[in-house]
Amino acid sequence: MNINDILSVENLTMRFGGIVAVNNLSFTAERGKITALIGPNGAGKTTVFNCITGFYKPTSGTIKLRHSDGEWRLERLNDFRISKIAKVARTFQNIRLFPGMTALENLMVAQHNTLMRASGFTLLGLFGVPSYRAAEKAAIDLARYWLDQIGLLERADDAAGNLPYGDQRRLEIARAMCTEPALLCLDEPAAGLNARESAALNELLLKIRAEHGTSILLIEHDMSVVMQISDHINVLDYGVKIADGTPQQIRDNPKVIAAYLGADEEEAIAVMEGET
Ligand SMILES: Nc1ncnc2c1ncn2[C@@H]1O[C@H](COP(=O)(O)OP(=O)(O)OP(=O)(O)O)[C@@H](O)[C@H]1O
Repeated sequence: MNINDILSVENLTMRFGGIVAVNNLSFTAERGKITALIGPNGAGKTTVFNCITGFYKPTSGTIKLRHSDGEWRLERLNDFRISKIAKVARTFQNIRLFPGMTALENLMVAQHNTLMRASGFTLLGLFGVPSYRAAEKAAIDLARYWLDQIGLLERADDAAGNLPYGDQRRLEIARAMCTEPALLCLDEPAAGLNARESAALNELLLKIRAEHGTSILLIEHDMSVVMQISDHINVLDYGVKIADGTPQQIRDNPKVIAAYLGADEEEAIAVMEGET
Protein backbone atom coordinates (compact mmCIF):
# COMPACT_ATOMS: atom_id res chain seq x y z
CA MET A 1 0.00 0.00 0.00
CA ASN A 2 1.46 3.32 -1.11
CA ILE A 3 1.92 6.07 1.49
CA ASN A 4 -0.54 8.30 -0.43
CA ASP A 5 -3.27 5.68 -0.63
CA ILE A 6 -6.29 5.63 1.63
CA LEU A 7 -7.64 2.35 0.24
CA SER A 8 -5.96 -0.72 -1.18
CA VAL A 9 -8.09 -3.56 -2.53
CA GLU A 10 -5.93 -6.62 -3.07
CA ASN A 11 -6.90 -9.79 -4.93
CA LEU A 12 -10.57 -9.38 -4.04
CA THR A 13 -12.84 -12.20 -5.13
CA MET A 14 -16.58 -12.47 -4.46
CA ARG A 15 -18.55 -15.52 -5.55
CA PHE A 16 -22.29 -16.07 -5.40
CA GLY A 17 -22.70 -19.81 -5.93
CA GLY A 18 -21.42 -20.39 -9.45
CA ILE A 19 -21.17 -16.67 -10.31
CA VAL A 20 -17.82 -14.94 -9.86
CA ALA A 21 -18.99 -11.32 -9.50
CA VAL A 22 -15.50 -9.99 -8.68
CA ASN A 23 -12.46 -11.94 -9.76
CA ASN A 24 -9.04 -11.34 -8.18
CA LEU A 25 -9.46 -7.57 -8.36
CA SER A 26 -6.76 -5.16 -7.16
CA PHE A 27 -6.86 -1.38 -7.18
CA THR A 28 -6.00 1.56 -4.94
CA ALA A 29 -7.59 4.93 -4.15
CA GLU A 30 -5.37 7.87 -3.36
CA ARG A 31 -6.04 10.04 -0.33
CA GLY A 32 -7.93 13.25 -1.14
CA LYS A 33 -8.68 12.19 -4.72
CA ILE A 34 -11.71 11.07 -6.70
CA THR A 35 -11.32 7.47 -7.87
CA ALA A 36 -13.93 6.04 -10.23
CA LEU A 37 -15.05 2.48 -10.85
CA ILE A 38 -16.75 2.12 -14.21
CA GLY A 39 -17.85 -0.76 -16.40
CA PRO A 40 -20.89 -2.28 -18.08
CA ASN A 41 -23.97 -3.43 -16.17
CA GLY A 42 -23.16 -6.49 -14.09
CA ALA A 43 -19.39 -5.84 -14.17
CA GLY A 44 -19.20 -6.16 -10.36
CA LYS A 45 -18.95 -2.51 -9.28
CA THR A 46 -21.67 -2.55 -6.62
CA THR A 47 -20.37 -5.87 -5.32
CA VAL A 48 -16.99 -4.20 -4.75
CA PHE A 49 -18.75 -1.41 -2.80
CA ASN A 50 -20.67 -3.98 -0.79
CA CYS A 51 -17.40 -5.70 0.15
CA ILE A 52 -15.71 -2.40 1.09
CA THR A 53 -18.64 -1.26 3.24
CA GLY A 54 -19.17 -4.60 4.98
CA PHE A 55 -22.49 -5.56 3.36
CA TYR A 56 -20.76 -8.65 1.94
CA LYS A 57 -17.92 -10.72 3.33
CA PRO A 58 -15.56 -11.27 0.40
CA THR A 59 -14.80 -14.86 -0.61
CA SER A 60 -11.09 -13.94 -0.55
CA GLY A 61 -8.76 -10.98 -0.72
CA THR A 62 -7.93 -8.02 1.51
CA ILE A 63 -9.29 -4.48 1.77
CA LYS A 64 -6.92 -2.13 3.58
CA LEU A 65 -7.93 1.36 4.70
CA ARG A 66 -5.50 3.84 6.21
CA HIS A 67 -6.01 7.44 7.32
CA SER A 68 -5.05 9.74 10.17
CA ASP A 69 -7.21 7.82 12.69
CA GLY A 70 -5.58 4.43 12.04
CA GLU A 71 -5.38 1.42 9.78
CA TRP A 72 -7.98 -1.31 9.24
CA ARG A 73 -8.61 -4.53 7.34
CA LEU A 74 -12.18 -3.85 6.27
CA GLU A 75 -12.95 -7.44 5.27
CA ARG A 76 -12.63 -8.30 8.97
CA LEU A 77 -15.08 -5.64 10.23
CA ASN A 78 -18.85 -5.48 10.16
CA ASP A 79 -20.70 -2.63 8.40
CA PHE A 80 -21.35 -0.72 11.64
CA ARG A 81 -17.66 -0.61 12.60
CA ILE A 82 -16.66 0.24 9.02
CA SER A 83 -18.85 3.33 9.10
CA LYS A 84 -18.32 4.34 12.73
CA ILE A 85 -14.67 3.53 13.38
CA ALA A 86 -13.04 3.35 9.94
CA LYS A 87 -15.15 6.35 8.79
CA VAL A 88 -16.39 5.00 5.49
CA ALA A 89 -19.73 6.43 4.34
CA ARG A 90 -21.78 5.38 1.34
CA THR A 91 -24.81 6.24 -0.72
CA PHE A 92 -26.91 3.76 -2.68
CA GLN A 93 -28.10 3.47 -6.29
CA ASN A 94 -31.67 4.16 -5.14
CA ILE A 95 -32.49 7.11 -2.91
CA ARG A 96 -32.73 6.13 0.75
CA LEU A 97 -33.77 9.34 2.46
CA PHE A 98 -36.58 9.46 5.01
CA PRO A 99 -39.12 11.16 2.71
CA GLY A 100 -41.52 12.27 5.47
CA MET A 101 -38.79 13.93 7.53
CA THR A 102 -37.49 17.39 6.73
CA ALA A 103 -34.20 17.96 4.94
CA LEU A 104 -32.67 19.13 8.23
CA GLU A 105 -34.00 16.13 10.15
CA ASN A 106 -32.48 13.76 7.60
CA LEU A 107 -29.08 15.31 8.31
CA MET A 108 -29.68 15.11 12.08
CA VAL A 109 -30.46 11.40 11.84
CA ALA A 110 -27.01 10.88 10.33
CA GLN A 111 -25.54 12.25 13.56
CA HIS A 112 -27.65 10.01 15.78
CA ASN A 113 -24.65 8.09 17.18
CA THR A 114 -22.79 11.24 18.20
CA LEU A 115 -25.91 12.68 19.81
CA MET A 116 -26.76 9.46 21.62
CA ARG A 117 -23.28 9.39 23.11
CA ALA A 118 -23.54 13.03 24.15
CA SER A 119 -26.93 12.35 25.76
CA GLY A 120 -25.42 9.56 27.89
CA PHE A 121 -27.82 7.30 25.99
CA THR A 122 -30.87 9.46 26.79
CA LEU A 123 -30.67 10.50 30.44
CA LEU A 124 -28.43 13.56 30.07
CA GLY A 125 -30.45 14.58 27.03
CA LEU A 126 -33.71 14.39 29.01
CA PHE A 127 -32.27 16.68 31.66
CA GLY A 128 -30.86 18.99 28.99
CA VAL A 129 -27.37 19.12 30.52
CA PRO A 130 -25.09 21.74 28.93
CA SER A 131 -22.74 19.20 27.29
CA TYR A 132 -25.72 17.61 25.51
CA ARG A 133 -27.12 20.99 24.48
CA ALA A 134 -23.67 21.91 23.04
CA ALA A 135 -23.50 18.63 21.11
CA GLU A 136 -27.03 19.17 19.81
CA LYS A 137 -26.16 22.69 18.67
CA ALA A 138 -23.00 21.42 16.94
CA ALA A 139 -25.08 18.78 15.13
CA ILE A 140 -27.60 21.39 13.96
CA ASP A 141 -24.78 23.70 12.85
CA LEU A 142 -23.16 20.88 10.86
CA ALA A 143 -26.50 19.96 9.26
CA ARG A 144 -27.15 23.59 8.33
CA TYR A 145 -23.61 23.94 6.97
CA TRP A 146 -24.18 21.00 4.59
CA LEU A 147 -27.63 22.24 3.61
CA ASP A 148 -25.93 25.51 2.67
CA GLN A 149 -23.22 23.66 0.71
CA ILE A 150 -25.88 21.97 -1.42
CA GLY A 151 -27.95 25.14 -1.78
CA LEU A 152 -30.90 23.86 0.28
CA LEU A 153 -30.70 25.95 3.44
CA GLU A 154 -33.92 27.74 2.45
CA ARG A 155 -35.66 24.38 2.23
CA ALA A 156 -34.36 23.00 5.54
CA ASP A 157 -37.91 22.52 6.88
CA ASP A 158 -39.40 20.97 3.73
CA ALA A 159 -40.06 17.24 3.65
CA ALA A 160 -37.17 15.52 1.86
CA GLY A 161 -39.66 13.61 -0.30
CA ASN A 162 -41.04 16.89 -1.70
CA LEU A 163 -37.66 18.09 -2.98
CA PRO A 164 -36.79 17.80 -6.68
CA TYR A 165 -34.97 14.58 -7.55
CA GLY A 166 -31.56 16.24 -8.07
CA ASP A 167 -31.82 17.96 -4.68
CA GLN A 168 -32.64 14.64 -3.00
CA ARG A 169 -29.53 13.12 -4.54
CA ARG A 170 -27.35 15.93 -3.20
CA LEU A 171 -29.12 15.74 0.18
CA GLU A 172 -28.03 12.10 0.40
CA ILE A 173 -24.43 13.14 -0.15
CA ALA A 174 -24.80 15.89 2.46
CA ARG A 175 -26.19 13.30 4.88
CA ALA A 176 -23.15 11.08 4.29
CA MET A 177 -20.86 14.09 4.81
CA CYS A 178 -22.50 14.80 8.18
CA THR A 179 -20.81 11.62 9.45
CA GLU A 180 -17.48 13.31 8.56
CA PRO A 181 -16.16 10.36 6.56
CA ALA A 182 -12.57 9.81 5.48
CA LEU A 183 -13.77 7.80 2.48
CA LEU A 184 -17.05 8.59 0.73
CA CYS A 185 -18.38 5.82 -1.53
CA LEU A 186 -21.00 6.99 -4.03
CA ASP A 187 -22.98 4.42 -6.03
CA GLU A 188 -24.28 6.09 -9.19
CA PRO A 189 -25.02 9.52 -7.69
CA ALA A 190 -25.87 10.93 -11.14
CA ALA A 191 -28.48 8.26 -11.97
CA GLY A 192 -31.64 9.96 -13.23
CA LEU A 193 -30.19 13.48 -13.15
CA ASN A 194 -30.58 15.94 -16.04
CA ALA A 195 -27.56 17.83 -17.44
CA ARG A 196 -28.01 20.80 -15.10
CA GLU A 197 -28.32 18.56 -12.05
CA SER A 198 -25.25 16.53 -13.12
CA ALA A 199 -23.28 19.77 -13.37
CA ALA A 200 -24.40 20.73 -9.83
CA LEU A 201 -23.31 17.28 -8.63
CA ASN A 202 -19.88 17.71 -10.24
CA GLU A 203 -19.52 21.07 -8.53
CA LEU A 204 -20.44 19.58 -5.14
CA LEU A 205 -18.04 16.64 -5.42
CA LEU A 206 -15.17 18.87 -6.53
CA LYS A 207 -15.90 21.16 -3.57
CA ILE A 208 -15.92 18.21 -1.15
CA ARG A 209 -12.54 17.12 -2.51
CA ALA A 210 -11.00 20.61 -2.51
CA GLU A 211 -12.36 22.04 0.74
CA HIS A 212 -12.66 18.94 2.92
CA GLY A 213 -9.96 16.71 1.44
CA THR A 214 -12.42 13.80 1.56
CA SER A 215 -11.36 10.81 -0.55
CA ILE A 216 -14.15 9.76 -2.91
CA LEU A 217 -14.80 6.40 -4.54
CA LEU A 218 -17.34 6.77 -7.31
CA ILE A 219 -19.37 4.27 -9.31
CA GLU A 220 -20.98 6.07 -12.20
CA HIS A 221 -22.36 5.38 -15.67
CA ASP A 222 -22.71 9.08 -16.61
CA MET A 223 -19.47 9.79 -18.45
CA SER A 224 -20.04 13.56 -18.28
CA VAL A 225 -19.52 13.17 -14.54
CA VAL A 226 -16.79 10.50 -14.54
CA MET A 227 -14.58 12.11 -17.17
CA GLN A 228 -14.84 15.62 -15.73
CA ILE A 229 -14.14 15.01 -12.06
CA SER A 230 -12.19 11.75 -11.66
CA ASP A 231 -8.50 11.79 -10.87
CA HIS A 232 -8.15 8.11 -11.65
CA ILE A 233 -10.49 5.57 -13.27
CA ASN A 234 -10.61 1.78 -12.92
CA VAL A 235 -12.55 -0.14 -15.55
CA LEU A 236 -14.17 -3.47 -14.67
CA ASP A 237 -15.60 -6.03 -17.03
CA TYR A 238 -16.98 -9.38 -15.85
CA GLY A 239 -15.47 -8.78 -12.41
CA VAL A 240 -11.96 -8.22 -13.76
CA LYS A 241 -10.04 -4.95 -14.05
CA ILE A 242 -9.36 -4.38 -17.74
CA ALA A 243 -7.78 -0.92 -17.50
CA ASP A 244 -6.97 1.96 -15.19
CA GLY A 245 -5.62 5.45 -15.75
CA THR A 246 -6.51 9.11 -16.05
CA PRO A 247 -9.76 10.11 -17.80
CA GLN A 248 -7.74 10.90 -20.94
CA GLN A 249 -6.01 7.51 -20.89
CA ILE A 250 -9.32 5.70 -20.36
CA ARG A 251 -11.05 7.70 -23.07
CA ASP A 252 -8.31 6.73 -25.54
CA ASN A 253 -7.99 3.09 -24.50
CA PRO A 254 -9.23 0.85 -27.34
CA LYS A 255 -9.67 -2.08 -24.94
CA VAL A 256 -12.06 0.01 -22.86
CA ILE A 257 -13.89 1.31 -25.90
CA ALA A 258 -14.38 -2.19 -27.24
CA ALA A 259 -15.17 -3.97 -23.96
CA TYR A 260 -17.06 -1.27 -22.10
CA LEU A 261 -20.18 -1.44 -24.19
CA GLY A 262 -19.68 -4.35 -26.50
CA ALA A 263 -20.73 -1.78 -29.09
CA ASP A 264 -19.02 -0.54 -32.23
CA GLU A 265 -16.24 1.95 -31.74
CA GLU A 266 -18.08 5.09 -32.85
CA GLU A 267 -21.00 4.45 -30.52
CA ALA A 268 -18.61 3.67 -27.67
CA ILE A 269 -16.65 6.89 -28.21
CA ALA A 270 -19.88 8.93 -28.20
CA VAL A 271 -20.86 7.46 -24.83
CA MET A 272 -17.37 7.87 -23.37
CA GLU A 273 -17.58 11.56 -24.27
CA GLY A 274 -20.95 11.89 -22.56
CA GLU A 275 -22.88 12.58 -25.76
CA THR A 276 -25.69 10.12 -25.06
N1 LIG B 1 -26.47 -11.00 -3.80
C1 LIG B 1 -26.19 -11.54 -5.00
N2 LIG B 1 -26.50 -12.82 -5.27
C2 LIG B 1 -26.22 -13.38 -6.47
N3 LIG B 1 -25.63 -12.72 -7.48
C3 LIG B 1 -25.31 -11.43 -7.28
C4 LIG B 1 -25.57 -10.76 -6.03
N4 LIG B 1 -25.14 -9.47 -6.12
C5 LIG B 1 -24.63 -9.33 -7.36
N5 LIG B 1 -24.73 -10.51 -8.06
C6 LIG B 1 -24.27 -10.75 -9.42
O1 LIG B 1 -22.93 -10.30 -9.50
C7 LIG B 1 -22.68 -9.71 -10.76
C8 LIG B 1 -22.19 -8.29 -10.55
O2 LIG B 1 -23.27 -7.48 -10.08
P1 LIG B 1 -23.07 -5.97 -9.59
O3 LIG B 1 -24.40 -5.48 -9.14
O4 LIG B 1 -21.93 -5.89 -8.67
O5 LIG B 1 -22.67 -5.26 -10.98
P2 LIG B 1 -22.58 -3.70 -11.30
O6 LIG B 1 -21.34 -3.51 -12.09
O7 LIG B 1 -22.74 -2.90 -10.08
O8 LIG B 1 -23.84 -3.50 -12.25
P3 LIG B 1 -24.79 -2.19 -12.48
O9 LIG B 1 -23.96 -1.20 -13.23
O10 LIG B 1 -25.92 -2.74 -13.30
O11 LIG B 1 -25.23 -1.72 -11.13
C9 LIG B 1 -23.98 -9.78 -11.56
O12 LIG B 1 -23.92 -10.93 -12.37
C10 LIG B 1 -25.02 -9.93 -10.47
O13 LIG B 1 -26.14 -10.62 -10.94
